[in-house]
Amino acid sequence: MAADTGRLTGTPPAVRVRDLYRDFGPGRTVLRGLDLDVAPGEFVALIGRSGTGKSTLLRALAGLDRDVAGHGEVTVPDSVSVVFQDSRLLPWKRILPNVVFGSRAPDAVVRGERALAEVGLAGRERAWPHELSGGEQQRASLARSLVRQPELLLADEPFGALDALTRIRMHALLRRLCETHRPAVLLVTHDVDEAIVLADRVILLDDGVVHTDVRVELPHRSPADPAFAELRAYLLDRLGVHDEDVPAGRRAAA
Ligand SMILES: Nc1ncnc2c1ncn2[C@@H]1O[C@H](COP(=O)(O)OP(=O)(O)OP(=O)(O)O)[C@@H](O)[C@H]1O
Repeated sequence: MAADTGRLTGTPPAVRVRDLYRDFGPGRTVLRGLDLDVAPGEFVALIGRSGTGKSTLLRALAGLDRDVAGHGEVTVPDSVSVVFQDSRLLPWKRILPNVVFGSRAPDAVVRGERALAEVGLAGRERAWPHELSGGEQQRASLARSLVRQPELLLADEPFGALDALTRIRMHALLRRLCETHRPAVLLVTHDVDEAIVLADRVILLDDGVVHTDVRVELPHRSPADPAFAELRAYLLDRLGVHDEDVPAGRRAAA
């Protein structure tokens, strides 16, 4: 089922973070000497209470935070893609140009078309972003990340704005894409079920460090599986959420 993990052994990690600090002024230290390894091809979900620094960590790994403190160590692969909650498609560009935007590969267009087909958007290459649904826009955003052939995919609540049914479809799509392309993945989510359904490992950030680190080893990734429910209860407990705090019917979300 689930077990506390130790350090990864064998192949060098895709992500290596050591003693990372980030503060936003006196008394506002968010990351406090954080250590983290993510193996190549490993899918890690990052959960934690609001304001614990999940996005801060992701931004540091994405190279989007120039002010991250000078001490500590962050090593990531050369090829990193980031997917956010909003698709961040450029509204003045059609979908295919959006997907290949910034790519200097000579076969970028072919790659873009292939990526769009992989996410189920073949035939929508010439659509404008506003002509796509929210779920389709996130698919296009995933296609854009694939074009870069990332060794590391960073995703900050990419499905947070989608309805429940679309989320389930996106989970299946993301799992399929990850099985095909095998990037290391760090997914920030508030949804404990999403974390368990998708990830090889779930880590919980608290007080600026990795507070809990569990490997997901379930026979079935179904919320109906008792082992799934047990892991969910364990993680919710670690988050300080107790069953009576969660409204009936919403027992999946933290
Ligand atoms: N640019 C900034 N300037 C000042 N404070 C910041 C900045 N960015 C983040 N913070 C603070 O750092 C803390 C962590 O923010 P962060 O967005 O990383 O949390 P989070 O865990 O992703 O939260 P949530 O789950 O609510 O999205 C928060 O208290 C936030 O106010």
